[in-house]
Amino acid sequence: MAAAVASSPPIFLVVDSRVKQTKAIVSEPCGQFKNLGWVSGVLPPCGSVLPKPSKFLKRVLGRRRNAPVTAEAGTSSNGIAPARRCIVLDIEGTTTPISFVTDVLFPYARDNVGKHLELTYDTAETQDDIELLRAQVVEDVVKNVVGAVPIPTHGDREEVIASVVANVQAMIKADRKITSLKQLQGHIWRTGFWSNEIEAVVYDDVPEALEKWHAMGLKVYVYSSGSRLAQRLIFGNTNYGDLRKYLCGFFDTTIGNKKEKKSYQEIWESLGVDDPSQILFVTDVYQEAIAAKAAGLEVIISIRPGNGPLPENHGFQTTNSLSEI
Ligand SMILES: CSCCC(=O)C(=O)COP(=O)(O)O
Repeated sequence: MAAAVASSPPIFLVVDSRVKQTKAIVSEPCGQFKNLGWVSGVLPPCGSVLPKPSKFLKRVLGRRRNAPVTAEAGTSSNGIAPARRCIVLDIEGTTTPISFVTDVLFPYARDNVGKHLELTYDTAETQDDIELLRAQVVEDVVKNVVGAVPIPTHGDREEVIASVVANVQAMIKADRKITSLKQLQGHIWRTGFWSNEIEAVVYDDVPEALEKWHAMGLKVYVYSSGSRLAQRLIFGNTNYGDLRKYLCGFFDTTIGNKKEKKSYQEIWESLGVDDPSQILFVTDVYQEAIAAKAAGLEVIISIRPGNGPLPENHGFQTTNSLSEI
């Protein structure tokens, strides 16, 4: 049996049943566990109030006076229950209705891609976008992907623009979550946000939940297939104003595909917590939940009106509102 004292760095109290004594272990930022020694008294079950600390424990905790003292639910196989430190949020279907993405963002990109390319063609940014798309389309043509047409390398400007538009429109139609498309989409949406043609929609419970987690000292991040620019535009321009003050960082497909375990391992490495289970990932997509769980993250599936169906007996905890977390 064990209980955790949520602090920074966290201290874990582990009961050695053979000697009926409790050991204090501090989790160091370097990923090591340091044994602080024996503490008198046996701990109550997880979830109950910790006993009056011994002199030794008071000395240890005294250095972390403002740390909340809680027992954490969810004990891992070695009997240690690390405290949740970070929350990583998906956007579409979690913080934002899918309909906002499919009925506002995607049509805006589809209808404005030609104009955007015409206006910005000679900029380094657009040339880089075209280069990335060209490399993707080379692969797509080989694989006979529907709607893929080669983007000429030395064709004239109008020819290049026409082929990029054709590819991008086919990619949007197929809802492809690829970096080349997402990078260009972010640049097109920027015009829409800056001109106030687009305002992002977040669910009513989102601002309150973000504020609450922020006040609790939890670090909140976003992981979406949309580019980091697009994510900043969305959270900077919502129906509840600019929510970026509650967010610590943004991850996109440049870290990896959201359906791959490796992406979540990378996120864990980036967040600097001792254990992946200290990160909660919230998503509406079952395959993303599976990948994050495989990497050791805690996962909750978001159920919102209009979200896709989940397999029966999927086994994940679910929520209808971020306020429940
Ligand atoms: C910055 S989110 C824009 C929406 C988007 O492009 C998308 O593909 C949504 O992906 P998510 O991973 O948030 O489901």
